[in-house]
Amino acid sequence: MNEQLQLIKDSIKSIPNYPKEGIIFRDITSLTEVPRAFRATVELIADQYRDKPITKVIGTESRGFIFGAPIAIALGLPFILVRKPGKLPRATLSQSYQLEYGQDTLEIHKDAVSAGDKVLIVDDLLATGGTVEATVKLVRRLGGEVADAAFVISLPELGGEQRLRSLGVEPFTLVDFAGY
Ligand SMILES: O=P(O)(O)OC[C@H]1O[C@H](OP(=O)(O)OP(=O)(O)O)[C@H](O)[C@@H]1O
Ligand SMILES: Nc1ncnc2[nH]cnc12
Repeated sequence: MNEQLQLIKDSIKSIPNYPKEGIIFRDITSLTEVPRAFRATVELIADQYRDKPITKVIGTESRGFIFGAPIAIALGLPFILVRKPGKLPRATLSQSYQLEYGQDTLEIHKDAVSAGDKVLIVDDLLATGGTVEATVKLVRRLGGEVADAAFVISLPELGGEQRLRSLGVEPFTLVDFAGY
């Protein structure tokens, strides 16, 4: 692993049994507190897409905003917010998705994506892939194309990478962590 990726990985604190027993929480707040690591994270992801025909960057609430917004600025592209229900003021499209127990919903402004858009989805972490699947569906329902999906962290044992591939999207991730 190169020096920048090692710095990023070392900056992410692991909190056992949070938010519940058996989960190891991979905490990106300890990464954003290290300016060199935060900058490297944004640059490494942005560099991956500089020469690609992306038209918009989407970030998913809330941790996706922290990385998606500076990546959109670095690429000189519009930044689109996918939010939890009831937070967006204009006409929205909603997509429900399955959590471990129960359901959740994400929303996007109907006029935020349209036919011809090639979208990069950014989030901090890929676990089961439920959040990114709902975001992919929102983009496609508006006629846009999902060009790629980028994550700071992947937890490969939770199946999100496979789930995303089954939707025809290849995940780009910086660091992997074993376990839940
Ligand atoms: O791959 P998945 O199983 O869907 O899990 C990953 C999602 O879970 C976390 O968000 P969370 O819903 O906890 O919201 P937050 O960003 O507001 O903390 C994380 O930021 C990802 O968006
Ligand atoms: N283990 C984990 N750490 C941090 N955020 C998460 N979101 C889903 N699983 C997570």
